[in-house]
Amino acid sequence: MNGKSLKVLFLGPQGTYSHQAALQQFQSIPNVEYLPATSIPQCFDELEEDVTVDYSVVPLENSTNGQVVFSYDLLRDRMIQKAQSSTTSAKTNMITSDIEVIAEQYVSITHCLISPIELPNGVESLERFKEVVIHSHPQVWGQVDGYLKSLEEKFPSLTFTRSDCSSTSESVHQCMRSHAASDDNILHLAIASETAAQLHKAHIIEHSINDKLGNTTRFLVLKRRENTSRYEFESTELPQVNLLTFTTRQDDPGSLVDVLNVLKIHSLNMCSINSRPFHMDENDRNWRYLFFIEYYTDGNAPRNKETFYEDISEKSKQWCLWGTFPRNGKYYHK
Ligand SMILES: O=C(O)C(=O)C[C@]1(C(=O)O)C=C[C@@H](O)C=C1
Repeated sequence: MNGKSLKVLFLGPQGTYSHQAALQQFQSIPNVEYLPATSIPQCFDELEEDVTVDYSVVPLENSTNGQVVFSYDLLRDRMIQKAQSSTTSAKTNMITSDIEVIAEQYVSITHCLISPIELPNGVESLERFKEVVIHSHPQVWGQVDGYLKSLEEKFPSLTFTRSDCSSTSESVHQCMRSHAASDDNILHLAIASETAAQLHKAHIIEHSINDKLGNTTRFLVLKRRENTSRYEFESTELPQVNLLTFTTRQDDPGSLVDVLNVLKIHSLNMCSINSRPFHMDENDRNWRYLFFIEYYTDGNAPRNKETFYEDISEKSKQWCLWGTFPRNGKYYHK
């Protein structure tokens, strides 16, 4: 990389799970500058707008509560914007996005209940308070729902409220600030990682509070398509993953099946399918969906790439290939 440092955006501040994903991705590379963004949209916008930024790391899905809808919708919006500005190639209905996916990362998520003050009896100390405000990133609630319900049942006279923050690490910061400004009857807590608690010098009152063991979040590593200085991956026996989004010719019966059948005809194994609602413009009708599929390719498949893309063009309304990247070995771990 010519001694120049790489600039990598992540959802900050330090100590978020996104930070962890970025460190995992670039740990073997010297001179990496990690730049904290204040929101997931900023992770996309800054990568597109600031040519000095090389990569951005964004959460995509969680093994307990599924899609990180913020990221799905940011990908969707970019495809719809391109479709509206009709930069579609004349011959095909393929859309070329400005950003590209080059890798994936998996981070094991172990949430902790974190307090700005020491609580000598741990969770039992909650009964001293009238109200407990719990701060965290909205994606977290669905991963600790059972735990929070059991807390509410244990302390029926306490009022519990949830407060959304831009990230888990930010939620620890927020709970420290709120604690300093509030009265003694209210306890502010956060849900975040052990690292976030340590960074903010806060106290862990309960460790591993996620409902499911093996809770994991999958992240995508993005770059601008025009930035060709892609660093070399170690070679792997694992398959290549392709992320493709498409819209269907909606009123044709079987239009979704027709697109999926193209994969079957070309012997391509699909490994995920998701959808998000979309509107082409504000007058567009409701209940239209943009599909996200991922499928594997390796040295042998598809045998004829050009025909595969022509078939996708024929069967879908519009489509976009976001990238082809190596499957991360952590995908197979629980
Ligand atoms: O808040 C963080 O720490 C993040 O990196 C974001 C995020 C997410 O959006 O999914 C990452 C992992 C966890 O699932 C919770 C939050």
